[in-house]
Parts: sequence; C-alpha cells; structure tokens
Amino acid sequence: MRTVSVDRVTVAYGDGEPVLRDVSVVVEPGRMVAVSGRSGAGKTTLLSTIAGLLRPIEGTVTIDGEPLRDRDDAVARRVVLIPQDNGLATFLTVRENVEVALLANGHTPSDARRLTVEWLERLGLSAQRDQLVEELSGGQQQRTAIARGLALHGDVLLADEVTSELDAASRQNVLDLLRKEAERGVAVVFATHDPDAAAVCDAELSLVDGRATLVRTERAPAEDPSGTVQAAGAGARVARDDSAPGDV
Ligand SMILES: Nc1ncnc2c1ncn2[C@@H]1O[C@H](COP(=O)(O)OP(=O)(O)OP(=O)(O)O)[C@@H](O)[C@H]1O
Repeated sequence: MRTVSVDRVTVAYGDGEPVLRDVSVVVEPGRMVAVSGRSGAGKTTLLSTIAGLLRPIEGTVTIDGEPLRDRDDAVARRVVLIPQDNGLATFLTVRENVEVALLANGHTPSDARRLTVEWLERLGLSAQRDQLVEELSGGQQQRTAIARGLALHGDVLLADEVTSELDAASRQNVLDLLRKEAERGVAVVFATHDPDAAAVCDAELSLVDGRATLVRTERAPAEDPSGTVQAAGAGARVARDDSAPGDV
C-alpha cells in the first residue's frame, strides 16, 4: 500500500491566480482524510492534482516517495479517482460502466462480471444494473460511480464529494465502504463539504482561499454514535518541518 505526500504544492489553471497555494499533507496507508472547504475552495483541484490530472506549478506530489508524473503514471500506481461529476458513460448501462472499467484495468471478462455483480450489490444497485445510466436518479448515478471506483481496488482512493446526492442510509453505507477501504490499507482522501461526513474521517484538511490547515488530526470514538465506523487514529500529518503544529 502507498503513502501520498503533497509537498508545498501550488496549482493554477492556465495563467490565472493560483487556486491552491503551498499546500502540504501526508496521507498514510490505512487513513481516511477529509478535504473540506466551501464551494470553490479548491477541493476538486487538490484531488485532481493527486490524481495526476493537474501539474503543480510549484511543489510535488509523491506516491511512496516517487514523484507523480501524470495521470497515466497515477493509474499505473493504482491511484483511483471517483470524480465529482461521476464520469460515467450515460449511454451505457450501470453494469457496462463498471465492467468496462474493470476490463480496461486488466481483469478477465469473467472476473469483471463477478466483481461488477458484487459491487453493484454492495451499493444497492442490483435492480438497476441493466438500466442506462441516463435513466438513473442523481443518487443512483453517484452510487454507480462509487461502485466502479471501489471495484478497481486501488491503493489510493480519491473520492470527490461522493455522498452529496445520497440519502442518509446510502450515505452511511458509502462512508462504511470508504472506511473498509482504509482498513484494507488504502490511503483515502475524501473531499466533502458535509461536516458530519468529514467528522468520521481520521483527519480533516480545511481549504480556505487555496490555503490548507489541518484542523483535526484524530477522531475520537465517541464522535461515532452509530458505531459503524471505527476510529483509526491520526490520519494525516503535517509535511513541513518549519510549520506550526497543525499547519500545513
Ligand atoms: N478548469 C478550470 N479552469 C479554470 N478555473 C477553474 C477550473 N476548475 C476550477 N477552477 C477554479 O478553481 C477554484 C477551485 O475550484 P474547485 O472545483 O477545486 O473547488 P471545490 O472546492 O471542489 O468546489 P465545489 O465544492 O463547488 O466542488 C474555483 O475558483 C474554480 O472556479
């Protein structure tokens, strides 16, 4: 399993002002770290940078100490992104969307079929599996994207606002599944503006105007009244030697 290190990263779109400024964070295997912040704060930009989709103008993203080159490199190193806009092919069925991703990832057709059935079941989508994605509700589409991302069984999981369209039961199910990924040793980075969802993560990186602060580094078991998500200690740590405790 792999450690993600974001080291003093500054990111801009084109010639514009930086959207992320001097952001650092380390996410270790087995940890689940929330990235919070208001709309436009830079959450998607940070996840896209860790996914290799955006190249920092300063600083580096490393996976197990090796600088990340681009998206192909990230995929090869098993960095899975569940994008905010779900990224599904709307003209394919639910089942096809998951199966195609698994086939592209090197699974045999029979494995791809089996894993697809399993993950759609876990996301409560068995009844919808032969429906076109364009016929689904927003929440069903979101769950399809989550099933596809989790089925890929990455070493790093970047989940961008994956609970925003879900009802309470589905949301809890997804949070439990993200926690299970962390328990498997995955480094999970979860962008959310839902404080309750952020609260079940091990740590929370808050983005304000492109600057990051580690606002919480450990989740107390008492904060989880449902008991369905286990506390797992500190999930992220500061990455700069010269920063004040809690700053990144
Ligand atoms: N492709 C792009 N080109 C130019 N600017 C962009 C692009 N994508 C995002 N931005 C800008 O970068 C800033 C951060 O956007 P980002 O999508 O990372 O925020 P966010 O925290 O994920 O927001 P939300 O919660 O609404 O998804 C915003 O000001 C946005 O307008």
